[in-house]
Amino acid sequence: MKIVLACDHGGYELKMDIIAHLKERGIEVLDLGTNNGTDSVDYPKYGEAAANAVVSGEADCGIVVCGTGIGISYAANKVPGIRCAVLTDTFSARMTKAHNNSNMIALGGRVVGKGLALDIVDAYLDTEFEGGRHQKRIDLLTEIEKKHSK
Ligand SMILES: O=C(CO)[C@H](O)[C@H](O)[C@H](O)COP(=O)(O)O
Repeated sequence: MKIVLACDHGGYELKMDIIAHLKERGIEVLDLGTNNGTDSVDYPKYGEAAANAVVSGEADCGIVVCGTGIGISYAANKVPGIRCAVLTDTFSARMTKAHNNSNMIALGGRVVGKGLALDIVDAYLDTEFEGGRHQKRIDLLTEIEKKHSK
């Protein structure tokens, strides 16, 4: 499995904690920046870059981090085919894979601490999509996407 990560300055520290954790788990990581927490950068381009890596198949899924997780999730979700959930708890982390088959998650470096964030990442990665009735609902989401991308 290969996971793409990206962040803005507000998410840099947490992104590096997540990368270290993923490497400990033996997971291959693609880090698309930003590369420090001091220079102010714009989250949309980092969210889009990570999303591109997921939809192209370069990465299996993505984790993006900004101050709140919100702005960078918006950017990722603008890319057709992306389902990116902002997460602050482990129940939602499991559900967003089991029911929504999210292919990206977003975290807030100014919202969740390292311990909770790593639990959220593990809960997301260790849960399987359940399919069935949930696939039908994802297909409906894809239809909305197609309808509005003309
Ligand atoms: O949280 C964010 C977007 O949802 C980003 O981290 C932004 O950078 C944040 O909104 C503004 O942060 P700044 O450090 O004051 O530029």
